[in-house]
Amino acid sequence: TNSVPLSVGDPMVCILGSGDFSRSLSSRLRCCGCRVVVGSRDPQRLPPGLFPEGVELKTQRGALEGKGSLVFLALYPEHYPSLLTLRPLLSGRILVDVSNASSLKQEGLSNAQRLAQMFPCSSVVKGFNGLSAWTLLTGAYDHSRQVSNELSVLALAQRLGFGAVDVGGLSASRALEEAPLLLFPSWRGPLLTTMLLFSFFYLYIALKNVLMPFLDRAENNLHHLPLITVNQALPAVALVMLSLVYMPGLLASVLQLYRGTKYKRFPDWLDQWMCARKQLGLLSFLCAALHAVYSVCLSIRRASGYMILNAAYQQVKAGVVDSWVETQVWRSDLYLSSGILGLGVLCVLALTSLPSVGQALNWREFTFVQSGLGYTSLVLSVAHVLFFGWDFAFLPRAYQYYLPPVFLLSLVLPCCVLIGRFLLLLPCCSVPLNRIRRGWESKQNKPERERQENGAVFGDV
Ligand SMILES: NC(=O)C1=CN([C@@H]2O[C@H](COP(=O)(O)OP(=O)(O)OC[C@H]3O[C@@H](n4cnc5c(N)ncnc54)[C@H](OP(=O)(O)O)[C@@H]3O)[C@@H](O)[C@H]2O)C=CC1
Ligand SMILES: [Cu+2]
Repeated sequence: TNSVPLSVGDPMVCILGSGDFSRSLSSRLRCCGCRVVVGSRDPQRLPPGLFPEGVELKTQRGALEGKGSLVFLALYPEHYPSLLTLRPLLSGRILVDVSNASSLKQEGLSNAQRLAQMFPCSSVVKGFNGLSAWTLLTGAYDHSRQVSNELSVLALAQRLGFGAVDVGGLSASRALEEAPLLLFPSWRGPLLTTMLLFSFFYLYIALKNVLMPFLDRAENNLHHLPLITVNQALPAVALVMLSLVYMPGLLASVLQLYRGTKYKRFPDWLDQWMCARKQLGLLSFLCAALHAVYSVCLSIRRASGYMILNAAYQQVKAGVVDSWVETQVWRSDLYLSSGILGLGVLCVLALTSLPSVGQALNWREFTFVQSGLGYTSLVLSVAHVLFFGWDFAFLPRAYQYYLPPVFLLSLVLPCCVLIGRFLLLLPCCSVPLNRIRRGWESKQNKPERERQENGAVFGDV
């Protein structure tokens, strides 16, 4: 690590503990021109060269005897009580608690709150705990959220190149301590939904296409299981998920219409569902993309080679010269094209859900993309299924190979959503809904508001 020469005016930072976090933090601090003193229970024990050049190694007491108001506690919270003997030296200083929770939903006070109780004469700041030792060492930039409005710690984090955010008092420390333990919290519900839907469709199709033909006619379709069945379940999941993205918005509109106001909270389940739309949409995109890749691979399967050869042989034996069927040609071209277009539009949607892309759009552009393009892709996907199934659904023989129930399920929801959306666009719904959304329903402030927003009404509706 290249160290910056010491100068007297540099801020002095003390770190208690000599573990991984302490080492990484001291390197980073040195690189950014801070003076660092590390306090260890036993500085003699530490091998030379463990800490970067310029970092002073002392006993805990020795480190605290120097100046510097900032003290980082790079210890596990179990060991905080061992610092109680240093209480006089720590009083009046800022203690930065970098610890994380050991498990979720612990009872009682958070680590930082307990520390504050132990050292009532020091001010405790929670922060830096979301950064890994690796981030600190490699110079990667990340956000360090912290609580307690202690400007010197904010300034220090900024000096280290982190975007620091002040999130309030120590009572907010629990959420910060638990944050590194969470495993994709916002993805749990959507992932579970995807998995349940996939299992349902997969099992149903396997039952219908593999097990039933076997029991009925001793037909061996077991080879469908790894690819064909998966590829039939995936589009159904993708369509249902895409409908689930747009359904809560419709329900919310209906609820607002029914209540006649937007100033009432939605029920919790609807709130949570609304918040999961992005994840549901991305998972729908994943299923659709997988379906596309699977479908492209259908023709390179061994089985399809054999099937073409067998069909060709049958055809030669039967003396058929030309087996071109015009309707089948149209059918396949139409369903392929609408499917590809639908996936393309979904791609754009997925891209705009990336925070960096989404932030570059203004609100109107964002809703145009998310709502306008979203419904377009829903229409295209529905067209894809309809074109695909136009003969299957109505011919009794094919009934055994494709499944009207799955076919229907993956169509009923999207069609309901599309019809609902269409109904809400009718003036009898859209006009009152717009009034509600603009907050015009309350009598007292009506004239004032109307004057203010008149200009925008026609452009926006
Ligand atoms: N490592 C990481 O990536 C991150 C760590 N953190 C937090 O930083 C804190 C320290 O983590 P880390 O550096 O990885 O841990 P380490 O185990 O590497 O270091 C802990 C240090 O605590 C001191 N210590 C050990 N046992 C005792 C004891 N019985 N009594 C007093 N002091 C003791 C030791 O220092 P000495 O022997 O010199 O006294 C030791 O070096 C933890 O609270 C952790 O949650 C937060 C974010 C990321
Ligand atoms: Cu398809």
